[in-house]
Amino acid sequence: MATTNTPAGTVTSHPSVSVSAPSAGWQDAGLDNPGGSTTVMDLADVSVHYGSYEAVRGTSMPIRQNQITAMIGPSGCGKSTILRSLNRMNDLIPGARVTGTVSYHGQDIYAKGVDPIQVRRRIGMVFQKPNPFPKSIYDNVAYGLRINGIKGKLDDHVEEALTGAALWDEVKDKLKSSGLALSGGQQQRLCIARTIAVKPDVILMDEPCSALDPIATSKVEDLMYELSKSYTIVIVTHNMQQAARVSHYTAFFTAEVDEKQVRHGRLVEFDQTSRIFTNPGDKRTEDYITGRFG
Ligand SMILES: Nc1ncnc2c1ncn2[C@@H]1O[C@H](COP(=O)(O)OP(=O)(O)OP(=O)(O)O)[C@@H](O)[C@H]1O
Repeated sequence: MATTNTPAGTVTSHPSVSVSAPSAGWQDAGLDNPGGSTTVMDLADVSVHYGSYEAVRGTSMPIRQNQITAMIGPSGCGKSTILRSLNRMNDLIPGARVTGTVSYHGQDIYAKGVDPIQVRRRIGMVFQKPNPFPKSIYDNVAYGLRINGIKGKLDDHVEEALTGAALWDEVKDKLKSSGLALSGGQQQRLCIARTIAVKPDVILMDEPCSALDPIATSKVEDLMYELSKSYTIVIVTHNMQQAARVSHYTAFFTAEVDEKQVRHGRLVEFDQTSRIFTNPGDKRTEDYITGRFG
């Protein structure tokens, strides 16, 4: 059994998954996060259709407060689809339909009368490709504050968000420069600053590091750990090592083929990450994390 020493202790990893030491030692530290056992969001029997095609069926899992939950699994198993169902981003896709219940602090976010804009303000999203607006660094962060009518000193809010995204020191002298002039990793942290500026509760991240080099990836992973002290994070990642490094809980999805040879995404297993990577309960999870499948 491979082990990795971290500042917080020793992380035991699955023999086939080499887990490099996270700079903050999250596996151990994170599970002690206050509020870790509180459920912020809950999926109950959630299925998502695109037109008549059922892309993911029957997903039930909790999202725990101040924890990082990773969604992993082979391409096309519905990770991004489920992620988007958590803040009604699927509403923006013609033909997409969500059934089952997605609740946030006990309230069904798809219930009649719930405003999807308000849902997305509480449950923010960071995308795969950094997508700053063609505006200044300052205005990228101030944008959400202005449209949400957030009062108070804008300068202070912008500084707070950039500091929270570990970007302030790098940009404080060039706030009027274009956000597009930053490096890819800085742009992604700018997008994270834009997301946290409006003080969401939950942050959804869809492959946030896939367009970044290893150093920028490491900075964003460190940032995720810091952010998890104040926010609840759900991340879709193709990178199992990343899931093992950064997350407290992992959901493993796969694609099942039905009798008509149609593929449907299914949640196979949800558990603490340390368990998924050392002692998974389902053979399909073990096959995937050991590289025998997927
Ligand atoms: N907008 C859409 N319209 C129709 N089908 C879609 C749409 N988005 C996704 N799908 C289908 O739904 C299924 C799940 O896709 P999804 O992108 O959620 O999977 P994923 O696990 O995130 O994949 P990847 O890891 O490759 O990003 C796939 O069969 C995909 O082709």
